[in-house]
Amino acid sequence: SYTIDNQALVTPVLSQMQASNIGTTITELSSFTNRFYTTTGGSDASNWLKQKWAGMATGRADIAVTQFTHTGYNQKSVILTITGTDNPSEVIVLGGHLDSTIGNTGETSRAPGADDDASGIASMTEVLRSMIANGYKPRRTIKMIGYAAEEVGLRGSQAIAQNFKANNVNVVGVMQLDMTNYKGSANDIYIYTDYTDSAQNTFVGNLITTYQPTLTIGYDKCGYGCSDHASWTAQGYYASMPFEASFSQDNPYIHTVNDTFANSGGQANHSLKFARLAASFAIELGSDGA
Ligand SMILES: N[C@H](Cc1ccc(I)cc1)C(=O)NO
Ligand SMILES: [Zn+2]
Ligand SMILES: [Zn+2]
Repeated sequence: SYTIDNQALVTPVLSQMQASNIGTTITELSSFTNRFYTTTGGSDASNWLKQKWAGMATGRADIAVTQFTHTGYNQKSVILTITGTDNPSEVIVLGGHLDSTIGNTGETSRAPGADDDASGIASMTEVLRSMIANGYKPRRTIKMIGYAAEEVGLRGSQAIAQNFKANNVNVVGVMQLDMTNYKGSANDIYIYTDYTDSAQNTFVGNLITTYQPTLTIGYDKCGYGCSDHASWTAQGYYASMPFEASFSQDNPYIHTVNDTFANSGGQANHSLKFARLAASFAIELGSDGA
């Protein structure tokens, strides 16, 4: 259920989260020449993330990091799993995509993808760091997924969502973080209402008003399956996508060489809002028993 009753667990995790850490991860990820799904950089970025998350999880026997091998291209998705203590069959998913593009992207093409979507991966990474620092252990299972091949038709998330459905994985909620650091509009967080679940979207809004009451909320639509949340919705799972701006005011630099950390302000204050929202989502849902 969508009751908000875990303040004692959520508040310390949120207060420890810092924009500077998110900025560091954005800088690291956007320093790969590109992260396109078929290039060496795309595979290197996947392996780098796996190693980073695995290193952060050292000493936590309940956390495992794996790569999901896709058919037809080399870039692997990265899946971190925090196995629940007493209700592990129920699963919460936080997602963002690993790949970057400038359209026709070759081995030496420069595609930093700082906002699209290093910002989402970095936001999730800060959630993980603070959860571990606070010794948080969920009752349900929490998965963090860096999807491959989003830019070429949501291919990585489609394969994973289909696999989870085929294996009857009981995913109770999904949040997509794709583009979190470019504040293009008046409001702080825009909840997208198409290709998402309306009841879960209401819960997301309530999480913002409860845990980040100074933030303002907007609503908008993409008009198409604009990111990996659509892959989960297609399989009948409940998905939400909080986004950086209104549809017409999103980051104009994406899919170009100019999608850099500097062109998102050189700081990750906007991303921190989304990281905190993702943490509150994962902990509120993750702390529910069977
Ligand atoms: N199509 C999306 C970018 C995108 C997503 C949402 C909105 I609103 C505007 C633009 C993409 O490139 N994701 O990687
Ligand atoms: Zn994206
Ligand atoms: Zn994109």
